[in-house]
Amino acid sequence: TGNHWGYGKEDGPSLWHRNYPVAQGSRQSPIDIIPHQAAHDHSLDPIILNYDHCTSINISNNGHSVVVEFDDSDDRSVIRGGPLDNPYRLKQFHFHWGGKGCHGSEHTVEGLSYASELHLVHWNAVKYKNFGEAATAPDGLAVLGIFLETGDDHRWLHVITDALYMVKYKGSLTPFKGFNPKCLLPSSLHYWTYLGSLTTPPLHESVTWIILKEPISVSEKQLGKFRMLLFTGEEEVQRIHMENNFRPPQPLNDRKVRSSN
Ligand SMILES: NS(=O)(=O)c1ccc(C(=O)N2CCN(Cc3ccccc3)C2)cc1
Ligand SMILES: [Zn+2]
Repeated sequence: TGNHWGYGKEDGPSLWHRNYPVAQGSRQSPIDIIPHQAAHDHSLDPIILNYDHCTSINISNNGHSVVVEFDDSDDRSVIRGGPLDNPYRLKQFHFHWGGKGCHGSEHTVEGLSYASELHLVHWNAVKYKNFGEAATAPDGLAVLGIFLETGDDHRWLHVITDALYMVKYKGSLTPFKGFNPKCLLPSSLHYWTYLGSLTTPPLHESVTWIILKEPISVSEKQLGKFRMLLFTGEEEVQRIHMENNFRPPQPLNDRKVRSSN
């Protein structure tokens, strides 16, 4: 009904263009990143993450992913530098992942996908008055993408996975305070960057993507806990486990991917 969309056969990424024609636009995301075709741009500054006074508020299941939201009423937690002309305020982070054993990142690197991908979503509060307005502007959003590969247990991810049972059903939300996503960063902040879009409807072409080259390691067990989340609500008869909530790579068209040093 209406603008309902999902990741299944009947409502998945190949059908989103019906309600969201921009799905076939010129700067869609994700993309396949080909490292040796990325231009090394020496004018690209390092990215700077000021998350020290960030304020997480809640964790929720929106029927598409699990989302941790932040208080974005001031510039307490921002990303700046890199390709960005302004500081962008942290609004939320969420994940995309696959099914058991198979991969679930959105961006791929030379055709290879990772087990999962973390998106830290920021908006340009210098130029726009709220997230909604920024989400429709070509320089409105900056999303930091971090690849997750399976390996050792991640020492801090359990803080998130331990809360997932509270948001099993679509539409559930629970307080989630004092979480600083700085603990989810890899050691290197080297990145690729390009101009793209939201990877879910409404697919607005408003995102400056900054994808970190170094993945973080999480265990198969930790990743498995994400799969106990449901796409469906508590009141629904059908229980569909949340997995494979990723959009496949889209045409690069005449875009350039730049690489930091
Ligand atoms: N996967 S991704 O990183 O590209 C990404 C996906 C979704 C979002 C997100 O917060 N929303 C998408 C639209 N949604 C509804 C909305 C709200 C206000 C204005 C317009 C629309 C919110 C942000 C980043
Ligand atoms: Zn995302």
